[in-house]
Amino acid sequence: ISCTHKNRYASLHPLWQSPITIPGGSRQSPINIQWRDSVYDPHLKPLEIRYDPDTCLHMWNNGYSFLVEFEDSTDKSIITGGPLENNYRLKQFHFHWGAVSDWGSEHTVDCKVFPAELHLVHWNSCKFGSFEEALMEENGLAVIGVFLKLGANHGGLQKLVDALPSIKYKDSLVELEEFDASCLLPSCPDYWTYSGSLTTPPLSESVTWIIKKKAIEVDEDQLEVFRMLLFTSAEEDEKRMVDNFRPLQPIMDRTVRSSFQ
Ligand SMILES: COc1ccc(C[C@@]2(O)NC(=S)NC2=O)c(OC)c1
Ligand SMILES: [Zn+2]
Repeated sequence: ISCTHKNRYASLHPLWQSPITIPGGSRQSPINIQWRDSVYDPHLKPLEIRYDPDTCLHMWNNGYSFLVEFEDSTDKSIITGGPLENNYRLKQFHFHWGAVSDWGSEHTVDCKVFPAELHLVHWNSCKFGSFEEALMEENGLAVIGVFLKLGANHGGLQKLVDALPSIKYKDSLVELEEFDASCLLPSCPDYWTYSGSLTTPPLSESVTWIIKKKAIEVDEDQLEVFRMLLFTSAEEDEKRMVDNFRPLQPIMDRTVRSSFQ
């Protein structure tokens, strides 16, 4: 099964134009999750999310997405359980989205593409001393992927959307007072999990992916504000920040496990 949607790759950002393969890459992300090929694993524990809103620092435009970063010098905001052997500390979250709502997500489910995808990035604070160290190590990172679908306005996301105009340009930053990232997670505990990678260079194969089965709802106006952001800085010719997703990668010799039957 290969999912093709030529339009969605037509105007990709140079970073993603050619599905960059890394020599010897055997566990690259994103992938299509074929529901019927996923294997229920009864030993998978429920994922535990413990985020402290006070660890929220700021939000900034890094030239390929916008990210909200967290203070990660203690285990104040962590996830544990699920497929994970240790505590993983929340470092940042960011999004991927399309120029239109017909596409935008990185992962797909039975070839279904969503308008956007949220990535909550965590690092293994039991085994490593910092995010930068964990980044290059097997099982160094755990990323929760949440699909965004069109529906009702998302109240928690709106707090971030209201601040996006202030970080329109690359390298602009805005302070955030407390933000509870758990408001961006669906209430359903079900997830898929597989071993993968970062989806932009350095494409490190250090990620335990936890993809939530249920999407969260956002409205078109909120996605339109995402699309007002720029890849470019104030001095450069404006390029709208859209289609910042990597093409699907081959599943190779991997099995996707599900936490549900
Ligand atoms: C040098 O360290 C990096 C570099 C890029 C990203 C971003 C990304 O490639 N990774 C995911 S997940 N989505 C992405 O777009 C990163 O995120 C943890 C860490
Ligand atoms: Zn990402």
